[in-house]
Amino acid sequence: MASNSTKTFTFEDIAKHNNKQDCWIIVNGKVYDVTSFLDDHPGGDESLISSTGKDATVDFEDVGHSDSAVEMMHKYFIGYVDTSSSVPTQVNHTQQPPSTQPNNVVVGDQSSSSGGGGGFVAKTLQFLLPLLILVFAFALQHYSKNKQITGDS
Ligand code: HEM
Repeated sequence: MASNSTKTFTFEDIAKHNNKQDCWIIVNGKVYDVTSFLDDHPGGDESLISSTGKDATVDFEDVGHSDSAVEMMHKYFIGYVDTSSSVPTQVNHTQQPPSTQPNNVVVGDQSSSSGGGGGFVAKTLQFLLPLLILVFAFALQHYSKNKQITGDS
């Protein structure tokens, strides 16, 4: 479906096509409608969807796509980006994953439970402490019994 019409789209227009049903990406100033390619993309549909709403040139090149991948792109070309509209190189949904903060808590937990000596000592104590209390109770009982016997005689 390669059309000869060289349409231009404003970034605002392009950014609206940002989901599985309708997915446009920008690479090297060109606009590609990759909706029908989502399921076939070897890099998965999510990498394409997360490349919407921004200039995906750097992402595309970072992957080191083969020449045949570049050839394939022609099939999905639909026009150019209107140069008067500004295109961000980053977009919100790509910034979300690093900002998940609970990681700090998890890292702290992991180092204390499965990590080095501190975790081991805590686990050993957890196991030994009830035993020690039991032994102590028996010893106390034995000691007080003995005292009673010696006291009687
Ligand atoms: C029309 C645009 C695109 C086409 C036709 C395309 C095509 C392909 C093809 C054919 C491959 C297989 C490896 C190769 O031959 O290079 C691939 C892999 C991949 N692509 Fe794309 N791609 C496109 C856009 C993108 C974009 C915008 C991203 C964003 C990051 C992306 C991410 C990936 C990833 C992560 C892989 C997997 C690399 C690997 O596991 O080796 N692709 N793509």
